Amino acid sequence: MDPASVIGLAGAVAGLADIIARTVMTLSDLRNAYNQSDFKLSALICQLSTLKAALSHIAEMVNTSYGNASSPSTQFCEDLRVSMYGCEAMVSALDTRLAKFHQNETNGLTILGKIEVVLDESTIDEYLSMLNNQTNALQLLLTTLQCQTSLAIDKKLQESSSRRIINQIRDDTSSLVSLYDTASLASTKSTGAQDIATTSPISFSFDSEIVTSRVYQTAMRYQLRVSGNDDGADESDIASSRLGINRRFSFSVHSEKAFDLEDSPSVKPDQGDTNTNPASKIASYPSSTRRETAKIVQSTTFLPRTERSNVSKKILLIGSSESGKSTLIKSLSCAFDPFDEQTRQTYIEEIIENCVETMRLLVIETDIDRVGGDSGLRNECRLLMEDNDDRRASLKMCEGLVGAISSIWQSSEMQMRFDHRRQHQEMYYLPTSSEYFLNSISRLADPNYLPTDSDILRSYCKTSGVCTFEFNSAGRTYNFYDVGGARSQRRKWIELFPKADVFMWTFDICCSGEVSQDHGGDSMEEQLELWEFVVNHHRIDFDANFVVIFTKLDKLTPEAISRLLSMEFFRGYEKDRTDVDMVLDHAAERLATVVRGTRINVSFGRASIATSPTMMAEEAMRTLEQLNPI
Ligand SMILES: Nc1nc2c(ncn2[C@@H]2O[C@H](COP(=O)(O)OP(=O)(O)OP(=O)(O)O)[C@@H](O)[C@H]2O)c(=O)[nH]1
Ligand SMILES: [Mg+2]
Repeated sequence: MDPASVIGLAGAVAGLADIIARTVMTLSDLRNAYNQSDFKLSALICQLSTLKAALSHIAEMVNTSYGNASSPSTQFCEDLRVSMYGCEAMVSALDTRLAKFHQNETNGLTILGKIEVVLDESTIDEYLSMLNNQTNALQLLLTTLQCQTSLAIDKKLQESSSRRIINQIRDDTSSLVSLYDTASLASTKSTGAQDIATTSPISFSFDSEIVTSRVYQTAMRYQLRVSGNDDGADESDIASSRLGINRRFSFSVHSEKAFDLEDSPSVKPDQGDTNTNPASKIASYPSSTRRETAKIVQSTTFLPRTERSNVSKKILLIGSSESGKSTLIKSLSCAFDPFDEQTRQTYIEEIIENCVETMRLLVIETDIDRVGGDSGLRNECRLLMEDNDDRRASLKMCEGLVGAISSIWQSSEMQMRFDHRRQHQEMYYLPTSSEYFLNSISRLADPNYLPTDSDILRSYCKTSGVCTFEFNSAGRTYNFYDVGGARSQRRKWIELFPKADVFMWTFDICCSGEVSQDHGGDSMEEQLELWEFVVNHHRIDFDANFVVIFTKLDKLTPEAISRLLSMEFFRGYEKDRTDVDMVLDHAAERLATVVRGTRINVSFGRASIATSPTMMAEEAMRTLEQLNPI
């Protein structure tokens, strides 16, 4: 990191702390002016003050550590930027709401009553939870600054527990920007780092009290234990953190074209965008899904636009995370207009990311010391774990990394452990296409590598925000809304319920016995709970149309069928277990039993990546078009 950037970053952090200080002052003034103590408001003030103190502390430490061996690393700066962006989004949203309060002063409500209108209880709770996550992230960053070298800082930040904390704030910001106060964000962001840095510092007398307080110190110590000191790390925390893949998305809210989804809030593209990556300029579905899209994006259709019919249907694509929603859209996209070279190129980074992160997860889960120690793979394991963004930015796997991944993957020790996992259903999370990509490692490493259709369909990037895809078929225009299925994303489903004509549910038929990345429990149990919750949700029309698409049929092996049928929910199947059609009919019947609304229309279909994208798309569309009456 060059000196100017580090100093600029420290200045921007300090500036952000000042902006937060102003919000705290506004809130405090409001509270004090009416001499009322609202608990939630006080909690908000307190949480913001803690955040501000953490930011000031970080600015100070970045300044003093610059030039030392532990001067901030690239990973540190990137994570700090993610955190700052999240803080800005929150403060900006709060500011906008408080500004509304000033404008409405004549409406006869008490000041506190007005605050409640502007910031209702559940919103305050959400802010409190997001602020808490931000504080955790900043404490993590502060903790890493205690490391001796910048390499050690990077290592700490790349641990899965650290990634989980940073990914959480990315998700929070993404949700915030997608659904709330998005317009205000652009205006706050227009304050450049330089401007922020030169604003007069606002500090509170209680800042130092917070930094030296027991709560703050305890939280710091906790972070030190979890992230800064492996020996003292809390086992349960590590165990749960292992369930989360350690992803690094290029967090970008600027790269795609924003639009208004009817009455949903839109996001203004940032004028200051300096992203020159051509891939990011393509307003196409595949490129937009591969980023943590912190806004609602519209894709241009890939399909040849025949004459637009005036019958237009909105299809809300939902289902648990990794159940195949985006894959279905990719298959539709590819079936009607094959991916061109430029589009294929944009997937390379994501595919490499999938491959590297899968291997990291495997090394952690299978115990790095034993794999590294017994089979002489210690160096390879170290190389893999130390790999950082810079090396992957070139979009090519460097030779050492490729060698490391294939040596570890092909080692008898790893193969034995992988088979053992499969046979004994060991409970740890691995992405769906792990084996596919690890077996293709040498092909992916080819300098001329261009992803195939199958590679594109197999790659995974958690969807965040709402991605749309439109096409015309059988005289109708279908607008698909693909919303992420991860827990943090599901709140957006409810916002979109009233807009949907059809709910298309991707149901992963063979995830029983697998670990949910979000939940930590059995993926099928989570999926069933979710299905029952949504299909009976009070915001779903009493005569709503549901299309359930059973996905991942290619993984429905005899073992997967017996795992499925041994579940309480699917018990009672007496017919031929080798007959997939009958098994699916049974699953459909069982799913239909939990639908309480008698006029809710549910139809069932299937899709599998193992067929061609065209067949996959046709199956899904056939089921949709059979739905009567849409
Ligand atoms: N083997 C197999 N894998 C599939 C199938 N459908 C999807 N997948 C894989 O499952 C993974 C997740 O698929 P996505 O479509 O991205 O999942 P999603 O439901 O959009 O997930 P979120 O965006 O997190 O909600 C990807 O690696 C896909 O390639 C299938 O039919 N068979
Ligand atoms: Mg998705």
